[in-house]
Amino acid sequence: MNNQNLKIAVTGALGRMGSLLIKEILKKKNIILSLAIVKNKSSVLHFRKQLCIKNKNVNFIICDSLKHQNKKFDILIDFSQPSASMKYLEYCVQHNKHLIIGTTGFNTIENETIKLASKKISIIQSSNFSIGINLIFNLLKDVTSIMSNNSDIEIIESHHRNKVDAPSGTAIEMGKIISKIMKIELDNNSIYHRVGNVGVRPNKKIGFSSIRAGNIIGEHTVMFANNDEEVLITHKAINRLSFIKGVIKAALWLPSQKNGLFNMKHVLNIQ
Ligand SMILES: NC(=O)c1ccc[n+]([C@@H]2O[C@H](COP(=O)([O-])OP(=O)(O)OC[C@H]3O[C@@H](n4cnc5c(N)ncnc54)[C@H](O)[C@@H]3O)[C@@H](O)[C@H]2O)c1
Ligand SMILES: O=C(O)C1=N[C@H](C(=O)O)CCC1
Repeated sequence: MNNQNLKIAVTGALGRMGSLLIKEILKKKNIILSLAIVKNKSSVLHFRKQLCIKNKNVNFIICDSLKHQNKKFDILIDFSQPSASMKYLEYCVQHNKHLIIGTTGFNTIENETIKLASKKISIIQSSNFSIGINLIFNLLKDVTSIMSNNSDIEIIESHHRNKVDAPSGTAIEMGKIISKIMKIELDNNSIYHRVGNVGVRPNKKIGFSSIRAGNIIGEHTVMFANNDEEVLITHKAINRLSFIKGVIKAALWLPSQKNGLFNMKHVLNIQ
């Protein structure tokens, strides 16, 4: 497919990510916004007021259902919520559309369903589209392979008060990367809660802490602490454009791929 005039559908169009993504797509010459998908019809009017009045030249459809919209887009970009994402995944499989999933908070079955769907269509799923976090994902492999032997590992994430899933998708992905290098099962070796007399910290467990406060865009720290030293690896998203730039890169990359499940490591060509 020629990705010069990519036609995009965006779900969660009124959300923090969806609305910013739409604004950025509208500035691009080689990407066309075809559909803005909102949760229900009642918000369509609100959407028109919010976006179209300021931007009179826009020429896209605002809808709350993909019925009859099949021909109008090449890639669906999803920043909504897991149950909605599963519905859009099914649509993309049925209509052979590329899919980019930014939504987080999927359970094991939903993640398996996404994996299965990627046998039929090409999907990019990423818990965090920022370039910096994806570099850190790689760095974590090296640090873990050297330090996990004698260090306690803690993952600390902070986000805005409206974020509904915890730990963040990024924190979970960091845990998966670390546990894979440590050759341990993440599910049986993570600590999510500490309250009361919890006893001495066990070895070889990965701790998670989630802070929800104010308007924090997204901060992640991985701490490796032993008796002699502490290594802290931190990423702070200063604004949501850090994610959106990665999403747009991913959208331009995806159409040339065959079916499969990809992430930002593939898009950025980092091993
Ligand atoms: N991967 C990343 O880089 C990244 C970055 C930021 C946020 N996120 C994730 O993206 C998701 C959305 O984040 P947000 O901050 O934009 O949330 P938000 O609550 O501001 O936006 C979500 C929007 O989805 C809409 N929605 C719900 N069901 C829908 C449906 N069936 N059809 C269409 N729209 C529907 C909601 O009405 C809402 O407007 C979250 O899961 C978040 O964790 C991922
Ligand atoms: O704002 C959010 O919600 C974010 N969610 C992602 C996650 O769960 O890791 C990435 C950062 C922003």
